[in-house]
Amino acid sequence: MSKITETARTTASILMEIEAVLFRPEDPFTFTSGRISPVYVDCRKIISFPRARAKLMDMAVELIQRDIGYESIDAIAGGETAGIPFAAMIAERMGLPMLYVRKKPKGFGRDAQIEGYMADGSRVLLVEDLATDGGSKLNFVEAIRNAGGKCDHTFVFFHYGIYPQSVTDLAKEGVTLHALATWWDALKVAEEKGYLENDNLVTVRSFLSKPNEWSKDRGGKAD
Ligand SMILES: O=P(O)(O)OC[C@H]1O[C@H](OP(=O)(O)OP(=O)(O)O)[C@H](O)[C@@H]1O
Ligand SMILES: O=C(O)c1cc(=O)[nH]c(=O)[nH]1
Repeated sequence: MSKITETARTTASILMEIEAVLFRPEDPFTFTSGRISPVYVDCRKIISFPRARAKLMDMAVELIQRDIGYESIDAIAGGETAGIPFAAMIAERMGLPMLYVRKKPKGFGRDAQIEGYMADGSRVLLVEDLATDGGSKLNFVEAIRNAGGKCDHTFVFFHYGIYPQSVTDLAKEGVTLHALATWWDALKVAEEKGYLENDNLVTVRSFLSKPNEWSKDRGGKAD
C-alpha cells in the first residue's frame, strides 16, 4: 500500500467522523453505474458540518492550485446533484464564476444542460463529490464541451481508486481526475482508528481487490 499523505489522512478521518463511510455487506449498495458494493461513501453529508466542510474546501483549493494552477481555470462547474454545493464553495474561495451541469438537458424552457453563464472557450473545472468508475464525469464533460467550454480537469473529494476506467476512460478524453483521497487511504485510516472491526476490514479489502467479482456474484454490473 502506498504512503498516505496528510491531506488524504485528514479527508478520510473527516469522512469517518461524520459517518459518511457506510458499510453494509448484508444489504449491499447499488451504484449509479449498476455496480454492487458493500461500502458507500456519502459525501453529501459534508455540507452539514461547517468545520469539517471548511477544512475540506481549503484542501480542495490547495490541491487544485498546486496541480492545475492559479490562473488556468475560468469557471467552476458542479455536477448535478452532489457536486453543486461543493462547486459553489470552491468557486467562492477561488473568486471564480460558478456553473452547474444537469445530468441531462432540462427538457423544456431553455432546454439547457449547463446553467449559469459560460463564456465561449472557458476553461472549466468540473467539481463532483466522488468518483467510482467515472461514468458520470464523462457525461458532464461532454455537456460542458458541447456548450462551448473546455474541460481538461475534474476534481472530487473521494475517488474509489479501484476501477481503472475512472482514470483511463477520462484520460482518453483528455481529462485528468484529481482527488483528496481514495479507498486505499480510507482503508488505512479505518484500520488505524478501529473504524471497522477486523472481519469487516477483511470484507472491505476483498471487495476493493476484486470489485467486479464482488458485484458479479450479487448480480451487479461487472466490467
Ligand atoms: O459515475 P462516477 O463519475 O464514478 O461518479 C459517481 C456518481 O454517483 C453519484 O451521483 P448520483 O448519480 O448518485 O447522483 P446525485 O449526485 O444526484 O446524488 C456521485 O455524486 C457521482 O456523481
Ligand atoms: O457510484 C455511486 O453511485 C456512488 C458511490 C458512493 O460510494 N457514493 C455515492 O454517493 N455514489
